[in-house]
Amino acid sequence: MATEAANGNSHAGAKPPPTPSPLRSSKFLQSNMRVLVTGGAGFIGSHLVDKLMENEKNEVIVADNYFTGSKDNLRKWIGHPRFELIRHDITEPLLVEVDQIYHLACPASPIFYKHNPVKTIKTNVIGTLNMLGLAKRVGARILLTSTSEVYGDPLQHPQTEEYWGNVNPIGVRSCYDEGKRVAETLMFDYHRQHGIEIRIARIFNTYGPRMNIDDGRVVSNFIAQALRGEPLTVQAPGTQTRSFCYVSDMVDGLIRLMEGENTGPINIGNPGEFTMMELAEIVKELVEPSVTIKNVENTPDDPRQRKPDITKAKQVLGWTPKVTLREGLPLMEEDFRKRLGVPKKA
Ligand SMILES: NC(=O)c1ccc[n+]([C@@H]2O[C@H](COP(=O)([O-])OP(=O)(O)OC[C@H]3O[C@@H](n4cnc5c(N)ncnc54)[C@H](O)[C@@H]3O)[C@@H](O)[C@H]2O)c1
Ligand SMILES: O=C(O)[C@H]1O[C@H](OP(=O)(O)OP(=O)(O)OC[C@H]2O[C@@H](n3ccc(=O)[nH]c3=O)[C@H](O)[C@@H]2O)[C@H](O)[C@@H](O)[C@@H]1O
Repeated sequence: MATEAANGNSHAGAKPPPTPSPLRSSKFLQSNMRVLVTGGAGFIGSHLVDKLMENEKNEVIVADNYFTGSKDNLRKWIGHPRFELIRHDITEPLLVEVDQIYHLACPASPIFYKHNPVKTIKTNVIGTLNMLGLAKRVGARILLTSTSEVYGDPLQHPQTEEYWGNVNPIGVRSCYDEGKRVAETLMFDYHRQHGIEIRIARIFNTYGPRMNIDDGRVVSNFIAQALRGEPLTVQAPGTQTRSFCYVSDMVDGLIRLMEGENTGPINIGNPGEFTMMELAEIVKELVEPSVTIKNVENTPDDPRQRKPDITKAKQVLGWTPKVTLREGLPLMEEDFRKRLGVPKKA
C-alpha cells in the first residue's frame, strides 16, 4: 500500500486495493504490464509513451480525442505490436484491460481549456470518474497529472504540497484549476472508499519539443515569435514568475511516482524561477537577438508567482530535474525550426 499523503491526510480507513489482473504475474514470454495513457497524443503524453515503449515489458494503449493532441506525435509507434491508439473521449466510459493508467487527458494551455470551459470541467470530473471506475474494475494503479494551478494565485512561496491554495472558484480559469481540484478529491475518495492505488503529480509549467506551435503557452509563443521575427508578447506586468521544467525530467518524475510507493500529491517541476520579462530576454538572446519585446494586456486571474518546493519529490522519489532552462530552450528551438522550416543562420 502507498504511504501517507503529503498533506498528512490519514488513510487508515482505506480498503486494500482490488486484485489486479492475473495476467500481470502469469505472463513470461510477452509484455506483462499493460499501460493506458489518456491524453497520450498530447505534448507530455507522447514523450511519456516514448519512454514507456522503451521497456519491452510494457504494452501501451493511448486513448485520446485529439482536441489538442495529434497522431503525428505518436507516428513512430503506430503499427508497433506493443502499441495501440484509440480515438476516444474520456467523458465516455472506456473498457480496456490494463494494469496501470497514466491519466493525462485534459487540454493544458489556458487558451484551449478556456475555449469550451464546460467541456474542460467534464473532462476533469466525468473523465476522471470514468478512469477511476476503470481502475476499480480492473485493479489498476492510476496516476493523475494534476497541476500547480491547484494553488491558484498562491499566497505561499514557494508552494509546498501542504498548501491548500488560493483559487477563484468562479473565474475564467476555474474550469481547469477547480476541475483538477475535484479530480484530486475523486482520486482520494476512490482510494479511501475502494482501495484504488492512486498517484497524484502536481505538475509545474513544462516545455519542450512537440508543443503545439500555436499552443498559446508562453515558452512556445516566445520561441515561435522569435523564429517568425515577430515581437515577443510579454503579458502585463511581466514581473509574474513561472518555473519551467524540461519534458524529459517531467517524464522521469511521472514514471518514478507511478512505480514508487507514495500516493502524493507530489510537486514535480523545476524550481528555477523566472519573470516573464526575464524569459523573453533569454529567448531573445538565445534564439533571435534582433526581435523586439512588446508589452500586451494580460488575462484575468493570472497567478503572480509560481515555484515548486520539491523537497518531497527529492525525498520520496529520489528525483531532481537535470535540464536547466538555458539547456532546454535550444532543444525546443531545434524542433520548432524544423516544423516552421526556419533554418539556423550560419
Ligand atoms: N504542460 C504543462 O505545463 C502542464 C502543467 C500542469 C499540468 N499539466 C497536465 O498534464 C497533462 C498533459 O498536458 P500537456 O501539456 O501534454 O497538454 P496537451 O494539451 O498537449 O495534451 C492533452 C491531451 O489530452 C487530450 N484530451 C483532451 N481532452 C480529452 C478528452 N476529453 N478525451 C480524451 N483526450 C482528451 C488532448 O487531445 C491531448 O492529446 C494535462 O492533464 C495537464 O493538465 C501540464
Ligand atoms: O504549470 C501549471 O500548473 C499550469 O501552467 C500553465 O498555465 P500558465 O502558467 O498560465 O501558462 P502560460 O499560458 O504559459 O502563461 C505563463 C505566463 O506567461 C505569460 N504569457 C503567456 C503567453 C504570452 O505570449 N506571453 C506571456 O507573457 C502569462 O501571462 C503567464 O503569466 C499551463 O498552461 C497549465 O496547463 C498548467 O497546468
